[in-house]
Amino acid sequence: MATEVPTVKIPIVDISGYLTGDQAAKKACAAEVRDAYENQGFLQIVGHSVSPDIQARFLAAVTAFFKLPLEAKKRIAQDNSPCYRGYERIAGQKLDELDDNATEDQKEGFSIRPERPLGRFLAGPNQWPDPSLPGMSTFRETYMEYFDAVHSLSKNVFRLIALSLDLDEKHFDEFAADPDGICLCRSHHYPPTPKDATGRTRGVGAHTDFGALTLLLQDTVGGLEVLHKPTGTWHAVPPIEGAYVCNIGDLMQRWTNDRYRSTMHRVISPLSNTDRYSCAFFNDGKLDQIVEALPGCVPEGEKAKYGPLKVEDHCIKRYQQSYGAGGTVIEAPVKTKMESMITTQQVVA
Ligand SMILES: O=C(O)CCC(=O)C(=O)O
Ligand SMILES: [Fe+2]
Repeated sequence: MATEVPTVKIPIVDISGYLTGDQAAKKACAAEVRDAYENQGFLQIVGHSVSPDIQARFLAAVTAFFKLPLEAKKRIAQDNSPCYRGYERIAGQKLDELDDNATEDQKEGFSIRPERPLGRFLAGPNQWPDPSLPGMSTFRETYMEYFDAVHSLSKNVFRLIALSLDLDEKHFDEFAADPDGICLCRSHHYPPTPKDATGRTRGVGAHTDFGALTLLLQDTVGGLEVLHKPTGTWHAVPPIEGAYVCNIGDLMQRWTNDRYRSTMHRVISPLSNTDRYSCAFFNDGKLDQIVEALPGCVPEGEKAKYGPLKVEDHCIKRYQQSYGAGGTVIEAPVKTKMESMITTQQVVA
């Protein structure tokens, strides 16, 4: 029997009222966040604090970077970094939790994190392109300016999440604002593929993000899709200029005792003549944080589904599971039995 394809709309939440401190707006935003994360696990944020100017300069800088000759990009390859920073080549990862025969992801990436002395997990230096290369003279400054702006937004989104769970607004402050916390700003370039190319669906294979919070800026091309788990159908996350697609990862799902959802998503490669650019900012918080069911997330009379877990242990495990032989990040947890059973029916608009 054919599966009926449901309408799945990703909620758009205007957080400008929240940011100005209006009490009624704060409450209303928190309710929308709760609704989104209890259901589809994704929302889009508008009315935020990241200016269109820095977004535009950042996307221009990223575009110029990916246009550099491959040789120049390979000089700062992530494979050479002890702490997962730098350039990831096209097809450097193969990822699809739902398809054992998946082809390699048709995207290239560039990652930076805050710099800390080598030692602790993920600490170390970034790798930057030579500023004398075309369009690269202010790349580093622009990238860091963007990083700081989105990092700041992520701290406010954690406050909103706290309110949405009826916790003190500052509940996650120490976790989300830890100067040594795990944050990653990874930009992506999805090259166009011919209309008849096999494997065109492989911009990024189906996966869940493994950390706490992701804020994704996408250009206007589109291609990001989320899975509606009950029906196994895929649904577009339509690009909204300047908005942040905002989803939680597996760590947050566990922290909320599965009340909030870490949703599977993927990217379909763009068609001929269209390059797609996006940037994911991950705030996975404080390494020493112990994650165990938050107050209000365990129904009365029930036990928490998971025991305590240190963020550092979770991240080390997931990075180890996620790195292929070439040392490229794959944000994929091990496939669960349930997820293996999902039929992936693509919805064609
Ligand atoms: O580029 C996108 O739209 C999504 C990328 C993504 O899912 C990720 O980096 O985890
Ligand atoms: Fe993702």
